[in-house]
Amino acid sequence: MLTVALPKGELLKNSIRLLQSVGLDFSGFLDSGNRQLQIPDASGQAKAILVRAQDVPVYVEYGQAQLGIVGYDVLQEKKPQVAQLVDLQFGYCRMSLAVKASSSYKTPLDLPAHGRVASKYVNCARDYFQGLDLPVEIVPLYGSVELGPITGMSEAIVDIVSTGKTLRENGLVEIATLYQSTARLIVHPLSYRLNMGNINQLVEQLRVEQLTVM
Ligand SMILES: Nc1ncnc2c1ncn2[C@@H]1O[C@H](COP(=O)(O)OP(=O)(O)OP(=O)(O)O)[C@@H](O)[C@H]1O
Ligand SMILES: O=P(O)(O)OC[C@H]1O[C@H](OP(=O)(O)OP(=O)(O)O)[C@H](O)[C@@H]1O
Repeated sequence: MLTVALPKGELLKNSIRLLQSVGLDFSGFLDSGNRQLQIPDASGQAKAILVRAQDVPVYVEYGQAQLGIVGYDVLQEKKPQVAQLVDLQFGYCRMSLAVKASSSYKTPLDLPAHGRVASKYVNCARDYFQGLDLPVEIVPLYGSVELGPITGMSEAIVDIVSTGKTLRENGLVEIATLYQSTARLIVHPLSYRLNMGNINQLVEQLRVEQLTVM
C-alpha cells in the first residue's frame, strides 16, 4: 500500500483537494475533532500520514512514505535525498530578506559586516550571505522571526512572505528575494524507479490534475 506524507498547516487543505481529484480521500484530517495521525483511503489503495511540514521529506527520504507534499522552501533548507517531481502550483510564497522600514538598509550589502540575521531557515540564510561574501551571524528561531529586528536582537530576518501583511503590520520591509516557493510533489527515488504500488501512474495523474484543480 502506498503511503503519502501530508503537511499539517498551510498546505494541508489544497493537498487534500488535489488527492481527492485523483480518487484518494484523506479529508478526515480536516475534521476538527480528529486526532488520528494516519488514515487509510476508503479505496484501500493508499494511506496518508499527517506530519509537520519540515518532517515530510524525512518520511519520504527514509521510505516510510513513498510520496509527499512539501514547500520548495523546506527542500531548499533541508536538501533531502528525494526526487522532486511536480510543481503543484499552490502554496505560493517567497523567501525574503527584510529589515525595519525605518532602517537605513536599502540593499543586502548595506547590512553591517557581522550583523545578525534571524531565521527559521538557517541554511538558506547562510548560503545566501555566503554567496554575497558578507559575513553575518545567523540567529536560529522557530517562529515569529519578525520580532528579531523589532526587539533589536537582529538587523534583519530571512523568512517566508506571502501577502506581506505580517511584515507590514510589524513595520518591516523586504530588501531582497532569495527565491520563490510553491508546493512540490516529492517521491522516494527507489520506490519511483521500482514503480511500487503503481506510483508512476499516480504521479502522472497528479501532474495532470494539478493543472485543472487549483
Ligand atoms: N503565509 C503563507 N502563505 C502561503 N504559503 C505559506 C505561508 N507560510 C508558509 N507557507 C508554505 O507552507 C509551508 C508550510 O507552512 P506552515 O506555516 O504550515 O508550517 P511551518 O510554520 O513551516 O511549520 P511548523 O508549524 O511545523 O513549524 C511552508 O513550508 C511554505 O512552503
Ligand atoms: O506575508 P504573510 O501572508 O503575512 O505571511 C507570512 C507569515 O507566514 C509565516 O508565518 P507562520 O504563520 O507560519 O508563523 P511562524 O511565525 O510561526 O512561522 C511566515 O513566517 C510569516 O510570518
